[in-house]
Amino acid sequence: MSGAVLEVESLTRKFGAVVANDGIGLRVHAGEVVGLLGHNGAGKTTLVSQVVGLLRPHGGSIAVAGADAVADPATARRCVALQPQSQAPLDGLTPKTAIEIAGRLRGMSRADARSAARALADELDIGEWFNRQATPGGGLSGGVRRLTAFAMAAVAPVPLIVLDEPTNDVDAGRRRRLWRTVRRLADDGAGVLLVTHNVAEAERVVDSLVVLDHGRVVAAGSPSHLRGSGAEDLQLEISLHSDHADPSESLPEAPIAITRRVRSGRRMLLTLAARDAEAAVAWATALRSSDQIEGYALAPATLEDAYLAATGVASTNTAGGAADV
Ligand SMILES: Nc1ncnc2c1ncn2[C@@H]1O[C@H](COP(=O)(O)OP(=O)(O)OP(=O)(O)O)[C@@H](O)[C@H]1O
Repeated sequence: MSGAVLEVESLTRKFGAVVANDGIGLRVHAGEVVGLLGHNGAGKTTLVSQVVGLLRPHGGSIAVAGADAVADPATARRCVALQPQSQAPLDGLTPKTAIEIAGRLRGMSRADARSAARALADELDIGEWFNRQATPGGGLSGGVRRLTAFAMAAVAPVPLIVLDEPTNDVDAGRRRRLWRTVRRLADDGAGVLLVTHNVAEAERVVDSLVVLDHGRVVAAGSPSHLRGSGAEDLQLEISLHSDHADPSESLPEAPIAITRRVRSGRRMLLTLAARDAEAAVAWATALRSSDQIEGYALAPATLEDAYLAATGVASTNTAGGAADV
């Protein structure tokens, strides 16, 4: 893997008393997809706005393809393509025109922009609407507008592509196509910073993840590193009755070693080793039979419980040691 196309060091940005970014450090290398995860208000958009030169940091540094994005935002901006979280203003344009213009603005010839736009429309399966004009509040659906904005960011080769929630409003089939295209862009040599809430989808496409919470990096690494696994780890998801105010007190002790325990609303996510699968099922079945829980499901451990634990949704995080339940 070649050099870093994004290097962020000790980045700090405040809004009055709110520290939106608090000493953030992260790197994206050419050929790599890095996911930036975090709840609402974690500081993701603030970070992206500084990377693309829309907001000045109060401390720290940002280098995009070697250019100092704070001292020389214009040069840095030429090296980064952004798909913003808000919908692109497309009214009066067709997807074809919008994508071609984006390519031309990045220095592509007319012919190259035209063929790259067509290829992306095929890749994302939006050919049906390629020549349909967007009108104020109509013409194109939210999903097609989102895919068009993605294609505008992806049309020309740039060192760094920043995608802020690119799959909002996009249907399941086209979301899969979009993730394939993201992977292709990285395989073609771009570094991709992918901002998302969708932990499960991010897991399928990213090489590494940075988790933000209250403006700070609270976890970073590859999906398997963050899962803390154990590909053999399992996750027991227990659905609690709505009247169980504090289930950790009312549930009987588990006859299994729980390595991580997260509560999210009425869901308890318990991580355990595969060798305890039989005991876990017997235990959960007994709880359900005696109506102490609503139901349960056992599946391979995912990144989601690790993410919830890192961002403090957990009622308990006992990674590495057994916990009683
Ligand atoms: N222009 C602003 N003025 C005042 N406060 C702001 C401004 N922009 C962001 N903030 C605050 O900074 C913090 C981080 O916001 P930011 O938009 O970066 O979070 P986010 O992770 O992108 O959230 P979301 O997932 O909802 O888009 C929040 O507390 C937010 O209220």
